[in-house]
Amino acid sequence: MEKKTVTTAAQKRVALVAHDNMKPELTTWAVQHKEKLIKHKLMATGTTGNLLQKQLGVPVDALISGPLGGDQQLGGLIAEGKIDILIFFWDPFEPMPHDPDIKALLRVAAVWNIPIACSVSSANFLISSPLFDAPFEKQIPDYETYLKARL
Ligand SMILES: O=C(CO)COP(=O)(O)O
Repeated sequence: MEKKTVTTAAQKRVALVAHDNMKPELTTWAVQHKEKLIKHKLMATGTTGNLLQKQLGVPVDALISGPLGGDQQLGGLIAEGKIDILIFFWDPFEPMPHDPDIKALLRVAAVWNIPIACSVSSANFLISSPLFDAPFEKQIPDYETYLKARL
């Protein structure tokens, strides 16, 4: 796959998602890092987003709830280049009815080279990186070249 370099802006579009058993961990983490997080654009799957909005007292763009299509919405936004960071505390102990959607979200995030954190410690690494608040360059698939080669 041909790649191209793009610059992610200093202000990030951060997607936050947590499965039900992980919601307390995510909301606690988000409250701890509120000052840093609120400088960025926050979005989330439906229930996570509404909980975070309540806890943080700032607007969080809440999509549809995950099992009803929210993971797929996030995946679509990532493919369109509209999400810069994914914080996704998925539950390693519970099978989910929408497991294919979860896998698809994580896959598409890898395809588009989005920084992903799936636990408190990895989220701490991400948020303490100087790149969290600064522009950074990354390689993504070069879709124009990909398409040209196939036509
Ligand atoms: O199920 C989810 C992610 O897979 C999260 O959805 P909610 O934020 O609506 O609970």
